Amino acid sequence: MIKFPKPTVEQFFRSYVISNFTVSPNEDQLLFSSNLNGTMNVWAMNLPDQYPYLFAHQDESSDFLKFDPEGRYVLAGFDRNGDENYQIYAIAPEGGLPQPLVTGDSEEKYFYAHLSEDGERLYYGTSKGNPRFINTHVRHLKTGDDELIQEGEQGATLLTAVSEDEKSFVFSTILANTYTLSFVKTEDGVYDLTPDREQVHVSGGATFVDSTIYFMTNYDSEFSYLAKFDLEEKEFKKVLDFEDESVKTLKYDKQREQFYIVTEKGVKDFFYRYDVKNGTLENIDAPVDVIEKIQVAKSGNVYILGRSAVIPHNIFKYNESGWKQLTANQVLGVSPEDMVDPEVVTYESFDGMEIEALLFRAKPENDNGYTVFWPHGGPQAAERKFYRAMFQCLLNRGYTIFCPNFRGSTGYGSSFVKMVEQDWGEGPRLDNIHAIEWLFDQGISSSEKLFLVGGSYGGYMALLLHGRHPEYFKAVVDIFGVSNLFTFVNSVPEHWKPIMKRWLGDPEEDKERFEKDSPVTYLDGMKKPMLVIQGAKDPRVVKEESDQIVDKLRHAGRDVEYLVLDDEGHGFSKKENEINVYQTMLDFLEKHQKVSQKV
Ligand SMILES: CC(=O)N[C@@H](C)C(=O)N[C@@H](C)C(=O)N[C@@H](C)C(=O)O
Repeated sequence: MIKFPKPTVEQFFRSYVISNFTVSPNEDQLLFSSNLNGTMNVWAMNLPDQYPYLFAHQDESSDFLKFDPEGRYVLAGFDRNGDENYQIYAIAPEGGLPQPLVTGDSEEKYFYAHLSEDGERLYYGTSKGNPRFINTHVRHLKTGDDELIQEGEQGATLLTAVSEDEKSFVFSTILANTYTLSFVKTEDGVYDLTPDREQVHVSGGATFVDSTIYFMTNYDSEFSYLAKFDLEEKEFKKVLDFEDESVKTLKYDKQREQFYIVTEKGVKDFFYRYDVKNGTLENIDAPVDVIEKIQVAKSGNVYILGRSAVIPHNIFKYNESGWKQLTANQVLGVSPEDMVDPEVVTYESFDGMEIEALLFRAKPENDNGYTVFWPHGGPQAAERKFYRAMFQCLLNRGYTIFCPNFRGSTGYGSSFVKMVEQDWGEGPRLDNIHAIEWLFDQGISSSEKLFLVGGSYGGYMALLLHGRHPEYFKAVVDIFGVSNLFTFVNSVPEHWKPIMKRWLGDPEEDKERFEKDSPVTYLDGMKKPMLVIQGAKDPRVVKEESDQIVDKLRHAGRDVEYLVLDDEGHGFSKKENEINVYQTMLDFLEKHQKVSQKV
């Protein structure tokens, strides 16, 4: 019979993302944002048929999609070339070219918050007039009138829920990733949803259920749970906790008085249904390990967007008959069995703390003997069981990959997340060093066989490890990594500035630590070959972070390749750019496999 070759890396280049979705009120149309035609656009499927067609053409990433409940328009947010200055557009119900609706100067941001039940009032947040703390407005879509309803203060303040009569509003003020206060503004006053605003905790995801606000918080707890605030009694109560799982998403089914709840624990999510009336909780087996978005339709059907390590983004529908996969997003000619599902391992760090990690072992028939060490970005995020085309490309070429969830990672409790705050370069770095030594002890890798690759905070960690511990690595790839804490702290988006002190520190008060933890301090150590990759429009880690390290290293005569993508931000959304990045990285690693260098 005809024999087909085993999958090649080029097949993984042709996998696509779905970044968000919305389902029409009568569930006859599914819209989703995807780079199916090479750039991010809005695609549609007329349900229950399965054929996707281009719905709206903008060639830009979208941060939200929302159907008008009356079917007269669709709302979408688009930025420009990854600058994350999202602005709000309207799209005709039959699709077409998005029309600017709530937009302004290219530097301004407009965040969708809420659409009234009759589709006539659009609530949104904007950097206009208050770039640091964000103002909230309501736009009357019939008349075009626009009202300011809340001026943010202390931290970026975002509208998170609106009561049905549109007289009460819940806002969340972000003081840090680990410190977010939610309050409700009613006709008779303003009330915090949690009892003590001085206690550092997070709260969010509010939903009005008559005169009760349900929300998630980790107030007085390591893990986020379901809580409620009674608007009449002005009383806070814990409703339901999930032990060592943290609630990350809440969606209410008003007709059946049930909550759909996603929790996270380490590298995986869990899915539940909670019946408010009788207090019963049911675990629902999900078809993916990580759930990124949920929508509950009036019919009770639940739609989720998610992915697993060997399943790219897909949208699924759930009801009493079980799960149905709606999208058929797959890797070109590659089944999940042909990919590598990671093992979850633990190792002990310098202070005895147990650290969880993902180990993707290259299949024996592909194994090239080399390992890629991957510190994740964030840093208050985690490497989880989600599909990454880059990982499966590396695995296909024979690299094993190791991803530690060092201190500061999410999914392991609030004390663990806080451990990276004002300590970007010591504890987490030592966790990474202990991970590497564990890899060597286990015989999985050695300093002759180890590459270091990281993006964003992971790029920062790659630079820092390179500068301070070059003896462990053959070569290093830094993808939009922070190179200098003094310049980074002042170059972040304006609405992050209130977070910076707790997150990273103060450049004057913490001058010594900033110096000690800035990769640029360790240029002398950075002697291994390096590839630096950067999006020119990156608003989070700006190009100057990569420019300065590249310039300094080149000046010192080091071997540094530099790839700049002019039309990308903090990530690579355009297929041709993504392929360029993966190919450059694979070529770089291959080139440096055989070469031996001395430190
Ligand atoms: C609430 C908020 O926006 N927090 C930011 C300070 C934040 O934590 N951002 C990270 C997700 C982020 O983008 N970090 C960069 C440095 C990275 O990707 O590592």
